[in-house]
Amino acid sequence: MRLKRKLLQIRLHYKQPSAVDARRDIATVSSWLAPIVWEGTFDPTLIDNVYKPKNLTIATTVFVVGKYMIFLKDFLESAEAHYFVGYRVHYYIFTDQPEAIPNVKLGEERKLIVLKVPSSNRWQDISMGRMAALEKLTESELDNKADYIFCFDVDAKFYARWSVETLSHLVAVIHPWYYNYPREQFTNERRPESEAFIPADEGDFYYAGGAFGGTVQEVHDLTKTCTEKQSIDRAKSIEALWHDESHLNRKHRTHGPFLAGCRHLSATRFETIRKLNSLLKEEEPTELTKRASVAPQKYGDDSDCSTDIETQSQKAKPVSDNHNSPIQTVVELKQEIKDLKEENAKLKEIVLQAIIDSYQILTHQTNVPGLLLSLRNIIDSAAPPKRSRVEPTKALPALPGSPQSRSSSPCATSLFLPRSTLSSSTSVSPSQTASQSSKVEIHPGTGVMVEKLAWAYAINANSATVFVRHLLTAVFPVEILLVINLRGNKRGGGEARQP
Ligand SMILES: CC(=O)N[C@H]1[C@@H](OP(=O)(O)OP(=O)(O)OC[C@H]2O[C@@H](n3ccc(=O)[nH]c3=O)[C@H](O)[C@@H]2O)O[C@H](CO)[C@H](O)[C@@H]1O
Ligand SMILES: [Mn+2]
Repeated sequence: MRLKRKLLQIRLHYKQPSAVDARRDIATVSSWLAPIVWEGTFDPTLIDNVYKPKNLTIATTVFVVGKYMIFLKDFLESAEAHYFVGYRVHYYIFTDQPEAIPNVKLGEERKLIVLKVPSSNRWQDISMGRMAALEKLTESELDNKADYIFCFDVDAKFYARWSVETLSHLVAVIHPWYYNYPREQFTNERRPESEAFIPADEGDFYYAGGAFGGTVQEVHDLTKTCTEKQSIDRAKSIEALWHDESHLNRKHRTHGPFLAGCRHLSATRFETIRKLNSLLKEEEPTELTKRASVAPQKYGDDSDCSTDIETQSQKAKPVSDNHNSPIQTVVELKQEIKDLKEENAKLKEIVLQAIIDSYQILTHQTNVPGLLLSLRNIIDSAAPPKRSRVEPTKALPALPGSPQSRSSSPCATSLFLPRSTLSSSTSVSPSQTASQSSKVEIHPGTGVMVEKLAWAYAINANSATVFVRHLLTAVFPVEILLVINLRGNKRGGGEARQP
């Protein structure tokens, strides 16, 4: 009787698996027969029972360089709550600040190993540098010390179970932004010169650079290849569009049987943090160079999360009538921003120089027609330039993570004068009152003075025309402005009325 009760206690209770009643809204196996792990495709109790006796050690790596230290606490705490709970986990923290590692209480048989890495000026180098460091780690350190290894971005959090159901010799995570995109819209590297090149009509899934894993041996091979390919590119002065992620995707491309048996999993339980790229990567026009991170979802329970992912992905989808691929758009927009910045700098110089010249003519009263002509030129130079590559009328596609407002004409910003590049000492807010009206010099050493308030209005102008108009009215007497017909100017080939 006692024995029977004992037997009953150790008997495993789980739902009968069904050979026919599978989820039909998603593929659970790839075309080369690799399982795709989603909610509902495995039984946690059953699978734990299979793996528990194996006494596995899971190495887990994360890089934390510079400002990214702010993410580590959440990453570790969420991993302690959801990631391989009850299994042996060794975290390898690669950091430039070992002293700043937060104190997080770890479960039994779980420990942190801290490895010092140099900091770097470019985040791209930090991200890509992970491949070489992982190649080294998997070569020596982990020999016989771990069975599997997973490598994560630190700006990520676990929201629900991530455990043995993800184990396989090579594991890739389908990027949540792109899980149902046509392959030509994947953000793969499209330049054939790069080792990461994948043509638009190739590629199976688009994989995230922020989570991958497998056996120590497989991850060693993977990271070794990526390191090699990255350095070949570097020697050719080419950097793949999404850096290590591009090389990872290239390596995972199904050519031959090497991926057979690889396990892919959807990122339903693991999300990257919505982070302020602008703070972390100051140099970048981040909305264009980085996809916005995927927002945390409500993964508090074990329920099916596919709908959430779908909604999220729908939001990210480019406008349907657009034929530009995201990759083309990123490249075009990067160039566009660079052009605009250069153009703005030039325009600023032209406008200021022209105003200064005109002012000098005026003060010497020598050449009135010349003055008027140069005023006319000032106004024309502020006209939005005609752009050839991106037509202002064409709506730009909404990039995943980029604000819809990007679709407005880039010309609207064609004269943007960063205050700091003008004279910072003269930077005042328009809210200042006229009573404080001491004058300021519009450019050091020129002697061209304007009222502080007028200057403040000018530099706060949101368009080229308004900027010029504020400045002209501040510098020149109204009679002169009337003669050049400041208000009657026509755009787009409208001839300036000659004096
Ligand atoms: C979720 C996901 O798939 N993310 C990938 C994506 O952009 P992400 O925007 O997610 O890249 P990211 O800014 O998170 O950088 C990747 C990782 O490098 C580390 N880091 C980076 C910068 C820094 O100053 N300090 C630091 O420690 C950190 O672990 C970070 O998580 O594309 C990158 C390459 O462009 C990488 O492939 C990322 O893995
Ligand atoms: Mn990230």
